[in-house]
Amino acid sequence: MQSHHAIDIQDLRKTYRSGIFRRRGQQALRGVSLNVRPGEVFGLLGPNGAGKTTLIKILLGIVHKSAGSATMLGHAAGSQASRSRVGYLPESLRVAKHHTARTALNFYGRLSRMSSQQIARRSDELLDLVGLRQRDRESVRGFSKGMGQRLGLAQALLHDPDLLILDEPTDGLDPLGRSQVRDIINELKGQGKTIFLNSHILQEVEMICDRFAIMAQGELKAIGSIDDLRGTNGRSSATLIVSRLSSETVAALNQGEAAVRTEAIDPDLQRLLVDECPQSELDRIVDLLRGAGASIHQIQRGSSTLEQIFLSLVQPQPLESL
Ligand SMILES: Nc1ncnc2c1ncn2[C@@H]1O[C@H](COP(=O)(O)OP(=O)(O)OP(=O)(O)O)[C@@H](O)[C@H]1O
Repeated sequence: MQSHHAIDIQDLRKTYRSGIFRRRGQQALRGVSLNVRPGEVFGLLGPNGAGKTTLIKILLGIVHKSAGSATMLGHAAGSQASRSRVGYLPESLRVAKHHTARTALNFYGRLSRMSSQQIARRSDELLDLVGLRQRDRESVRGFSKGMGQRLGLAQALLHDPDLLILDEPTDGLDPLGRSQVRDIINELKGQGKTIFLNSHILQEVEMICDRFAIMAQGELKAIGSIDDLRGTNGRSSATLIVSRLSSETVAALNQGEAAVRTEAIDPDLQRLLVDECPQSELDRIVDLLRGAGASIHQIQRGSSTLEQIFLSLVQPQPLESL
């Protein structure tokens, strides 16, 4: 049966084999299941080594899966049928320096076996979309990183794909460049395209994406919209205004799951900033404060940002394991 999802991944596993007789194995994906709905902007997040690139490479047919299934637009990932309707922006697209934006699109269009007329028509539309029409005959040698990234987006869109896979689309761009790429992504969403992107810039992703998957160590830790993610684990951050605490009480506060920072307000009052944590941890903090005889003047629960949710789900890894 064909999947109605734009991307459908079920129990996907990948072990990279190396060494003599390929005995050594690195498990990059340990049974990941997720789906991307048609027309949504979906963000794949995770720390270094989480398995994001491996997942994208399996979708594009660059790496073979060890087990599980992955389809794009109803076709097996990596098949010719799936790739013909998918556009891909690699992390750093290297356009040969002798090109202009227009000759580069001509080059990529020919690679996709488009006719000269098709290329010319699409190039006009896309150069308009990415704001390079006025500079289409300048050498890419003089392009800023943002212009290069926008040309990369035009390249990925040349054959009018339904699904776009963008690897770190705003990485290395200044705030203006990021906002331009964001506008283009919104415009593409408005055209009904499905966008699957991978990024480390969480504030950026929170602004662009409808839903997110958070991965770590080859596993899916959470999936959903920001509200789903806030609700799933019933977690939130909190700010408390309390009477001045002894150093022993502050040390005891930090014995639990949440990191607690203190800021002096005046000689009698302190602000406690409690990082993203479950309700049970907030209860422990309040009980501990009461037990220590502190007065609690105010408690304010914060809605967690994507970054706070991410940090609460992803445990720090020793550097040598990355
Ligand atoms: N070709 C390979 N051979 C062996 N191990 C690999 C190979 N490619 C990736 N790995 C390992 O697989 C795991 C997942 O790597 P992957 O590149 O997919 O993670 P990532 O989430 O994309 O990380 P980053 O954000 O740093 O790009 C890592 O432990 C990595 O060392």
